[in-house]
Amino acid sequence: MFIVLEGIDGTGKSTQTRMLAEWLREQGREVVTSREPTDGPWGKKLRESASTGRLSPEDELEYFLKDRRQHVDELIRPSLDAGKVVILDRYYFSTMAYQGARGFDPAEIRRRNEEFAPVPDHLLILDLDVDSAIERIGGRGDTTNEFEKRDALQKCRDIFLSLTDEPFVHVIDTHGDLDEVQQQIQEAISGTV
Ligand SMILES: Nc1ncnc2c1ncn2[C@@H]1O[C@H](COP(=O)(O)OP(=O)(O)OP(=O)(O)O)[C@@H](O)[C@H]1O
Ligand SMILES: Cc1cn([C@H]2C[C@H](O)[C@@H](COP(=O)(O)O)O2)c(=O)[nH]c1=O
Repeated sequence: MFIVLEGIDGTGKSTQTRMLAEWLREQGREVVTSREPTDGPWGKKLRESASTGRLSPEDELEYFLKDRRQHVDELIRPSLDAGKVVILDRYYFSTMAYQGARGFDPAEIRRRNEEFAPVPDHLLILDLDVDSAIERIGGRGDTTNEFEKRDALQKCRDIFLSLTDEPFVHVIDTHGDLDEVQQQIQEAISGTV
């Protein structure tokens, strides 16, 4: 069972990943959680670039693909093959959204990823309006101005919401409190895990 949580910054992906893992472990499931960018060499370079200066759009896309290839080979496929539940905080849908917002074609990004990356059983898109998301993440040392940040996040949100007409995709409204959001997530996957 492979579950991915996606959404713009501040929608609660990390918090809900932890809560979902805890719920599944209580039911006796063996659960592996992970995130992208990873803590591997490519992921580290990507995280560093948030403070040292953003990479060119082309390099950034290539680094995300390299990071993901390693993640798939070293953690995702082996864990799924061993029968574990894998829960990811971000995956290639983030590349479609964020690198799509930087000018790449989201459909082409998806095609390149699905050449090597398994499609999840459930894609949970945590949705929140951009103003509330910015309020939740606060300043976070971001150097981009408010307008750029809002504009970029709106483009990302639009791309995430364009993914919704497939049966494995669930949009989760995250305007409610943490427990309400977790309840929606559990209902979305119930009967399949
Ligand atoms: N439903 C919610 N209601 C109120 N606050 C929330 C809710 N979900 C998350 N938060 C708060 O918003 C902040 C961001 O949450 P979290 O780190 O889980 O989001 P995220 O989507 O993983 O963010 P990012 O993508 O930027 O890492 C945290 O302070 C968290 O406590
Ligand atoms: C996987 C992935 C991530 N990103 C961006 C999205 C966020 O701004 C950061 C990760 O930050 P987080 O708060 O730790 O989730 O990376 C991206 O642009 N493209 C991707 O494929």
